[in-house]
Amino acid sequence: MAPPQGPRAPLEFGGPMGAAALMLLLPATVFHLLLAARSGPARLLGPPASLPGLGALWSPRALLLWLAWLGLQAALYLLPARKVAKGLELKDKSRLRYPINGFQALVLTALLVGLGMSAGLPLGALPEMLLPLAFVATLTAFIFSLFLYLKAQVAPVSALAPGGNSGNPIYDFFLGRELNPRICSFDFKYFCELRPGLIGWVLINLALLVKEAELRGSPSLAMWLVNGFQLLYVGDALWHEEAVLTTMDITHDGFGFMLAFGDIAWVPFTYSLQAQFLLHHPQPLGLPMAAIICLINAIGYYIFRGANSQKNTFRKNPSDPRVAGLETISTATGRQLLVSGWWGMVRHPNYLGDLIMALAWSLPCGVSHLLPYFYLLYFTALLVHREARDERQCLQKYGLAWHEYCRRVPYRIMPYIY
Ligand SMILES: NC(=O)C1=CN([C@@H]2O[C@H](COP(=O)(O)OP(=O)(O)OC[C@H]3O[C@@H](n4cnc5c(N)ncnc54)[C@H](OP(=O)(O)O)[C@@H]3O)[C@@H](O)[C@H]2O)C=CC1
Ligand SMILES: CC(C)=CCC[C@@H](C)[C@H]1CC=C2C3=C(CC[C@@]21C)[C@@]1(C)CC[C@H](O)C(C)(C)[C@@H]1CC3
Repeated sequence: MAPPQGPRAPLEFGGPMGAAALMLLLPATVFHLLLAARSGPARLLGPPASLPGLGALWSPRALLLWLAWLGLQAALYLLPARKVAKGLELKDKSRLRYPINGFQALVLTALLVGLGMSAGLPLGALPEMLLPLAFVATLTAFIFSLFLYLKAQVAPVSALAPGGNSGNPIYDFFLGRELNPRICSFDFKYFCELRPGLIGWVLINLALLVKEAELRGSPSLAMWLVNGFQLLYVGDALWHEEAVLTTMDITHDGFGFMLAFGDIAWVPFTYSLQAQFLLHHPQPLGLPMAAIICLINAIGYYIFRGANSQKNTFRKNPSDPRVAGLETISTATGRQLLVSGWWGMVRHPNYLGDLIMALAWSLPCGVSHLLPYFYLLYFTALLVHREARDERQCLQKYGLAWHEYCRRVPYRIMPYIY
């Protein structure tokens, strides 16, 4: 039976009240974290040591820089791609086309930044601008979401997302009404999910590393590790860009404030928190501990990549020799579910790998402060919630077969624990 959609779809995130609260709470959290990371006590909980005036938030230079960044990433998105991939089939039976040139955008951005730095671009000045940059990014997210909400008013019903069309403007603005808003072939959600925020995150990390070298003569080992691990994560996401086309963000969720803000403001300014913390609170890190942390990151990455690639290979071609020997369950939809390999260990092995990596990103910051562990805490909550949403959708899709899968693979994310 098809799940209820439009006004009859069950409300998520606590309905309109929850959506309104999140729209205040999420930007407030970004500013709190930015201020806490640079303050002496670096407290995750409690008020920051000092509150900046409004003047510290608004800077025309930050606005120009931000618009130039969005413009550069949009231009790189429009460059010829090595491949054009097709998304999943939509309600009207069509399949959208997406350029696969994210990794190329990362490399070209790195080249441009490298050229700029050799010509005297003061990248080390960026950390001082994080607050006004986060402010314009947040403002952009609100204005852009309003544009998306209005654009959806004239979109055909078949282009609307299953949720996000409750009729309540606050809820729909937050969740997003249209599934794949586009102007000509420019896909806003796909662009935002992987480009300005993710590449911006590694650029902010690099700027913090440069600033640390300016302040202390050379970057610390902890800063190198955080930069290296997170660059690997972003590089991996862009290298496997096509895989994002099957995530629930692209196939299920509308494009509204939640994803727009998450992609362009939340990701670059909160995911770079460990490097921000390290700039203001240098941490000693010996080689043996660094080696252990590298091993933890490598284990997390191995599970994350192994699980994601196994599922993607299987979904593309179940007879591929790399997955053909795995045990499966048949479902009424004609699709199969893996019950051995990574997907026979827990029902979301990719989340487990991602969480292990999140731990490795925080450990270089030592254990004296809770603040650098924010990502791990937030990410655990996000993935537990996401897992529950995915389970609901899979139960609707696969019915009894999903029950059978849950019986055969009883743990969700962490074997014997959850
Ligand atoms: N860093 C960050 O902030 C975030 C990172 N992520 C990461 O993004 C990645 C993608 O996550 P996400 O989009 O949530 O979902 P998943 O990649 O886990 O995909 C879930 C889907 O996989 C399919 N599936 C589930 N079980 C099986 C099985 N046993 N055999 C075959 N197919 C199965 C189902 O879809 P179907 O059957 O229709 O194919 C299900 O809906 C993860 O690695 C996650 O950690 C996610 C959110 C935030
Ligand atoms: C709190 C808040 C604002 C929530 C919005 C959630 C978003 C920040 C995340 C939802 C799913 C995401 C994914 C990635 C980044 C974070 C968001 C946008 C992702 C691009 C990170 C890199 C991974 O390899 C990925 C491509 C699998 C992943 C896709 C989901």
